[in-house]
Amino acid sequence: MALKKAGVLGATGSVGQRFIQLLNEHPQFELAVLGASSRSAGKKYKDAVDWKQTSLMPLSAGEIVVSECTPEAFKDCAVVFSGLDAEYAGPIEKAFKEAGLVVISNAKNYRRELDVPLVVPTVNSEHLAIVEKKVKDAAAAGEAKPGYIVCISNCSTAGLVAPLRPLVDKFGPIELLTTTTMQAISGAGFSPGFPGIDILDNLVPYISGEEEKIEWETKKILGQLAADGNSVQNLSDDEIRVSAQCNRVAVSDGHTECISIKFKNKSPSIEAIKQCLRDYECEATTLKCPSAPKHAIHVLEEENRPQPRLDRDRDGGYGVSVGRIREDPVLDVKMVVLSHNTIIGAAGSGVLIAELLLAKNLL
Ligand SMILES: NC(=O)C1=CN([C@@H]2O[C@H](COP(=O)(O)OP(=O)(O)OC[C@H]3O[C@@H](n4cnc5c(N)ncnc54)[C@H](OP(=O)(O)O)[C@@H]3O)[C@@H](O)[C@H]2O)C=CC1
Ligand SMILES: N[C@@H](CC(=O)OP(=O)(O)O)C(=O)O
Repeated sequence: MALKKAGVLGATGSVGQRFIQLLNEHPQFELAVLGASSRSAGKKYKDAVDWKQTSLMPLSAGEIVVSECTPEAFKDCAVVFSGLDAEYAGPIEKAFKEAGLVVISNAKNYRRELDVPLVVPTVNSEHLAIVEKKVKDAAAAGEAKPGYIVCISNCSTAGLVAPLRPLVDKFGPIELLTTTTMQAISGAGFSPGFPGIDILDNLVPYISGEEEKIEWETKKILGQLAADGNSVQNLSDDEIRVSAQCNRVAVSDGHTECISIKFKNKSPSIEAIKQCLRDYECEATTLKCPSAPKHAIHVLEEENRPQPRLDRDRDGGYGVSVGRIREDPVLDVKMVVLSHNTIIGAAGSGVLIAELLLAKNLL
């Protein structure tokens, strides 16, 4: 199969660099166009970027001349991944969609739009039916394939919902949910980047807007498709109450969350919960998408795991680790969840969504 051309917006940033790493030698996509601000446009990528990944920059990407973020520059791309600063993502992504391009975005700007799926690909890939319907409706009306946006969730939300989805499917609704996060500094981006002096020998118990995003996005991701297939019916505040507390910690990559859950129905046993998480297989794995994790969830039994440095790269960063699953004396059960914030929490989710769209004939 011929490779599909892919573009990356915000290519010089924390998420953009991860996209470039994950798309290097990808079996389905070829990195064709890179975009960033006018500070970077016109320079070779290797001269524009301050590369901070622990693997070397792919040589071919380094030679690409960075473009301005205009639809014209990306017109030959089958898919455009966005790692744009949210301050600028809104109008740029809208212009791309209106030009007929497919945008998979990490930015928060369109996550709450009714007709935009908010997708963690190992959790709620069925929400992509919203864009499938747009494409089919346009074909039925004899119109050109429409542009559309798919949003990736907030990175902490991605880790949180990973174990919730199989638990809700098997044991019914979750009524109450609390999470306390310990988030890596790569989550704060690279321009300018989280100051070392603020995080060394320290912890910062505040991340702007993060708690509200987790509390809201969880309700959309765990919601059902509406009957007309055009949107998602978010869970209501009566159906699930979510409380998040967010902290920045001195970790490079990998968000850790201590979560507690109360089920609406009688609580299942700890062993039943572990088995349910071990048995879970996501659609991307069933469809054999190239980046799909063998196990979307890894249940760890060691009493001191998961740990970010030791566990974030399970299944290439696409797998989420869940450990310390035990009874909660206040709610029903508590556990520790670890997810790679720039892979399953950002760029990796983008790549896996594109693989799903391709498998569903939507690119
Ligand atoms: N880091 C993470 O773990 C996660 C991040 N996100 C979201 O992903 C997006 C990217 O985050 P992150 O990579 O951390 O951010 P960075 O600050 O590291 O990167 C921002 C990117 O946006 C580009 N940019 C800035 N201003 C403009 C402009 N005016 N026009 C075009 N491009 C511009 C920058 O280019 P230049 O170098 O030229 O300035 C850079 O490529 C954000 O919306 C963020 O909220 C979502 C989930 C997780
Ligand atoms: N706020 C996250 C990263 C991020 O940018 O998330 P969002 O795309 O939801 O703003 C973090 O600090 O780790």
